Amino acid sequence: MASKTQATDAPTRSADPSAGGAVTPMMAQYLEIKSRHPDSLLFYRMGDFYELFFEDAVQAAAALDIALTKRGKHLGEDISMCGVPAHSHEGYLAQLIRKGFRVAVCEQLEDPAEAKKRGYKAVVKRDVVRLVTPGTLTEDALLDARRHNHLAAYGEIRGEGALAWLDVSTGDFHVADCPRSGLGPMLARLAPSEVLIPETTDEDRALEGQVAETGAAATPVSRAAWDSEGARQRLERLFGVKALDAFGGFSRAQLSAMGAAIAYVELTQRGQLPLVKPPVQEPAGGAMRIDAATRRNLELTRAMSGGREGSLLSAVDRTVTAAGARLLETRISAPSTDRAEIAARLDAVQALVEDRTLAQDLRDALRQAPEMERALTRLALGRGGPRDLGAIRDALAQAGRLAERLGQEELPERLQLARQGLEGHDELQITLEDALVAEPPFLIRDGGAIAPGADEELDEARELRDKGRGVVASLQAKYAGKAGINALKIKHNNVLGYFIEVSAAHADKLLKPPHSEDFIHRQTMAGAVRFTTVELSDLEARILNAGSRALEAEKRIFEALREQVLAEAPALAAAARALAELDLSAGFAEIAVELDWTRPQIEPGRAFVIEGGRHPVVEQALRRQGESFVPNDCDLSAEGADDAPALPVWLLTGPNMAGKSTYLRQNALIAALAQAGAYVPAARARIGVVDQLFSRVGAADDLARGRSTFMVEMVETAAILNQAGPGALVILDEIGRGTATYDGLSIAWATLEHLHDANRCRTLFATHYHELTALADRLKGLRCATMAVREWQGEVIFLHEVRPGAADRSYGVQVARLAGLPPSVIDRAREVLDALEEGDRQGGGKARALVDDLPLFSAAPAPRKAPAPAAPSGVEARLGAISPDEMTPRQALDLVYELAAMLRRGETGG
Ligand SMILES: Nc1ncnc2c1ncn2[C@@H]1O[C@H](COP(=O)(O)OP(=O)(O)OP(=O)(O)O)[C@@H](O)[C@H]1O
Repeated sequence: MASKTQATDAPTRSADPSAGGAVTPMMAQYLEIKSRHPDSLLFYRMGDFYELFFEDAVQAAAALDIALTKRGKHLGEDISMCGVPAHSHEGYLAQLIRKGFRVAVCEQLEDPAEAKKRGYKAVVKRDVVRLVTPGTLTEDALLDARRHNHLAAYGEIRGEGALAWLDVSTGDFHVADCPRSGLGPMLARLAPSEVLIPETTDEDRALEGQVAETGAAATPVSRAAWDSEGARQRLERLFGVKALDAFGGFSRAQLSAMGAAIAYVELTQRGQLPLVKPPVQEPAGGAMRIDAATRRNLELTRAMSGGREGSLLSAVDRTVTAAGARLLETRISAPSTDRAEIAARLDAVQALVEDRTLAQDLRDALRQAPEMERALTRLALGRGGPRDLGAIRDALAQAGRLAERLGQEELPERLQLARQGLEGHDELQITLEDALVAEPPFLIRDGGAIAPGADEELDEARELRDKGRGVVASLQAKYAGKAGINALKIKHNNVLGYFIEVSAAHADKLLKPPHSEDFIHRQTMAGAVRFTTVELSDLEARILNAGSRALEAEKRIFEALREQVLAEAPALAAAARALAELDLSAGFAEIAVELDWTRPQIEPGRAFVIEGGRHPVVEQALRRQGESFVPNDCDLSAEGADDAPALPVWLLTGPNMAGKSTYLRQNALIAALAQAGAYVPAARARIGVVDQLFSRVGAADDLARGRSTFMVEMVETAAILNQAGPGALVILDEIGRGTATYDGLSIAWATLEHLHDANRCRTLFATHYHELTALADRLKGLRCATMAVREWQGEVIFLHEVRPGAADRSYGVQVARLAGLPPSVIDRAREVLDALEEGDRQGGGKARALVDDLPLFSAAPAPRKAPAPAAPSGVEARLGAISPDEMTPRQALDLVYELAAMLRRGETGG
């Protein structure tokens, strides 16, 4: 473990907050501010540090692995303290937020010199300027550039629920109706980092629990913030409109949720509001419904391991901008159910698949377009710097290029819309181009952001300042000559300003006439003595003045530019959106060409016909290893009379490792990709809009929630059987695996019947229970398919081909051998299997008897060949069929005669 490090890389650190036993004025101020923020760690600004005290310090020191110290006393007790340097506090903030803390940032609101004017004991004015919470971050350092950071708010009015979600860092704002039962899937889709819920009494903890399950921080917000009328007014004020109708008709629950979100942002940003875009209302059923378990199973945006790597999202991501990547995640998380919308997206992709030069030109320009949305937000919040203006300048330059390039083409609607968003920013772009240097600094106070020639006053001040430096140098040369001391230097520090320094050996010369008339002694150090002159002081004043005048001028120009940019915020947001849309379309086109994907046909009705389908993630993984993926078809379309179509349920059997799970998933992923607006890995795809996607593929123990594998499996299966409607696509893999064979088989059996008869939706059902194939005789929609394998010299070879029919055996033992189980175990398993199969053929308790009879140690120590199973003799078969306990003595005697007769007839071998 890393050793404890005190975060002390800043120069000065202020004195003790408290001296002695009495409460000092500073401590009184601290305690007062802290009392208003009991739930947050208080970052209390003292000079170059943010200090934390008492319990805050203990928690932060542990979380950040920095040293915990003690300073002064409060009411007789030591005060615990730790601190982080102000200039590098962002990294520490990020760590604390990631660990679930909230932080109140308390700044000095005046210069300490101002406070001193009020008296020796006066305390510098301080107050909290911002609450940092997971859902309200804006700094690049604290955010993942390629992911949205959602703050969600869940409001309920008279039993109706609504969810609002806002990305404070980009201003994207959405709302949708959402009953409580739909909250889990919605949160799973949005993956918000913080969810606001109404503060409740102790009895109602259900909502908090539901949020916690998704891994987001649940923040209870006082009831007052949820009032729908207050919310309406707040929103009207925010958007500067008399009525919200222009943005849509919102229900009271929707208003409540949106209002609470905005109130919370106002609270945490202390009145500095980010640029919130007008709310977009998501129609009910506008997006494919996908619950949390299905998302996990299909690894839509996160792999099982928790990271992005290995997910569908990362496999299909060819975007080159952060905003494009965020849009991609939004689309993959919520594939559309609106055919016109999907078609419009696909038209844009198709245009770029067909015109590769255009696509490459777009991507080249996009690569040079920096992030604009988050830069805008920081500028709006007063947290932006020259670099943010530079980002907007550069992005607009590319927007201009792109608009021009797109102007030469016949374009589908989406690309035309994008072009319109990109046009008309020339004036602002030129203003920024002229005003800023090529690589502007991060902070305006660092100076050097504004280009020479942009402003007369600035140029003048700069000239004097820079000339001043030259004058200092020539003054130094003059003094060195005059005093005859070559080593004489003019230096600068924050305490003395400019001063003349000579070594102690030379000092005497200057302390005596005639030099002592010009050189005024200021300070004697070990080994050096410092002087000044009237001339130097004058020069210093002039230089200093020029420097600060230049900086003031830069600030003034920066402010003016900032205002100009913010005045055009809506148009800039549209341009940012257009860039993201182009990036996404070009990215989808790129992967379609690269991997030979095809445009899916999205139809009315419930077709699901995939020809030559592949798994988008597995295919790429195999490719990297130089192997190829075997494409497979799938047809789940309805058949039969129009009024009572039989929806086929595919029952897929096949050995382990044959590719069942891969096949199941690939069909679900193709549906999700198609409706997200992408091309799909198939030769042809016809899909009737899927409005719900369910997948239950292999269960993992959920010990944290106290549920066993089997329980998780059953809960998820129940959700599917209860919810899947006619437009659903259901993928079930090995239902019932987690329990005893017969229980599992019965549950799988009944589940299959329910899906076929009641849910009547497109279903793919993979199972190990070959017995289920018998249902094909009775369920008219059931079609059996199997993964083809070939046996060769006792080895099993997987062909990865889906074919009609049922698997004859499992090949589990062969697969176990491939996995490297010791040969002795494999041989023994084969014996047991043979015996069990034998017993099965003979029925009843025979199997058990046979297993018990197997010589236990025959397999060890040396591996041996399994004996060929002998067919049962007639006598043995007869014996296997009896149960002695149920026989009368008379029947037993009859049996003995019967067996003896059989032996005489020679029925001893098979
Ligand atoms: N169509 C295919 N073409 C090529 N390789 C494939 C194909 N499908 C699957 N595979 C390979 O086979 C491996 C096993 O596939 P999968 O996990 O889908 O098998 P399974 O039948 O579900 O096995 P189990 O029953 O043990 O879960 C995969 O990791 C993949 O590398």
